[in-house]
Amino acid sequence: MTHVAMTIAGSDSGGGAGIQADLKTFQELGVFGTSAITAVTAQNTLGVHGVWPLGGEAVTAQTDAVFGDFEVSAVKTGMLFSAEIIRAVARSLEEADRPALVVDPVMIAKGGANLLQQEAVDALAKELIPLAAVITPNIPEAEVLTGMDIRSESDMEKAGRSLLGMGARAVIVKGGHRTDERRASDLYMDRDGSRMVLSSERIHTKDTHGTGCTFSAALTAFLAAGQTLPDAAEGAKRFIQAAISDGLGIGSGHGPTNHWAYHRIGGMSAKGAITVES
Ligand SMILES: Nc1ncnc2c1ncn2[C@@H]1O[C@H](COP(=O)(O)OP(=O)(O)OP(=O)(O)O)[C@@H](O)[C@H]1O
Ligand SMILES: Cc1ncc(COP(=O)(O)O)c(N)n1
Repeated sequence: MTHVAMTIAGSDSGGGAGIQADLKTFQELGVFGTSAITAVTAQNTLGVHGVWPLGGEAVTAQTDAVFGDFEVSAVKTGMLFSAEIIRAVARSLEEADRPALVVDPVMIAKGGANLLQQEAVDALAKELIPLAAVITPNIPEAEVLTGMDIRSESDMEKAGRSLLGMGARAVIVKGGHRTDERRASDLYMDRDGSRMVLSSERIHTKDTHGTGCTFSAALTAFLAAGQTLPDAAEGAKRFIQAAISDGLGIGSGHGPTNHWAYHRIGGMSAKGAITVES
């Protein structure tokens, strides 16, 4: 059976993040990838050189075309840029046949470029997050959404609880930005009371462009293929660990991760690098 997944996100001309990272990840994980582009970015490993958002109507036309023809099992959102696009996406998801929704609340690119307008944060919180099966903020995004300072694992847990209160069924607070920690640890929490810490050795590399997109795309692909949320979260952590650990060394800035690595290294050897604690 062919499983169909969809990404609603921005285009990264450099190919390491956004729509391009998502489709590469879907392909590697054996699900058929479809997309709705929200914005075009002129981007490479050195930064974002320009952003051209689409209007809500153009985004709705893409989601209507895909939902009107395919049975989409899981959808992820990435860069949404404006409140107008967020509202268009929320409306089309409400009308669709309830695909599992992964919301990666992308706000700021590594080099500092704004990928979400300040005034759109409220629409993201009120209109999209309540529809999500899982949201995957990094620490700065979780801080913006909750208004909390996050420094420790217990802060991540408090923020996670506050994010669950915003209506998502589960949350993964990603710990990639806690660079003073020896391990890269992400906290998974859901409304049924499950909690786990997905942890891996922290790899010392500058090539981490698109880690967040790739992680959430892998999560979406595993959900599209029918895995449970906790299993999909663990699979996504294995996928990103392999992708970071086997870097490609391309571009002169923050290079992309290696979307081939999970299968090249083999899912099983990536397995040893991950620990899961409840
Ligand atoms: N240096 C690293 N070594 C191992 N895993 C990492 C590293 N950096 C990030 N990760 C993992 O990558 C995934 C994405 O986390 P991160 O917090 O970096 O997301 P993000 O901020 O959305 O991505 P980006 O920094 O690219 O915008 C998480 O599973 C995190 O643990
Ligand atoms: C089009 C686009 N979308 C998202 C990101 C953030 O990337 P990430 O947080 O995965 O590094 C990006 N740089 N460009």
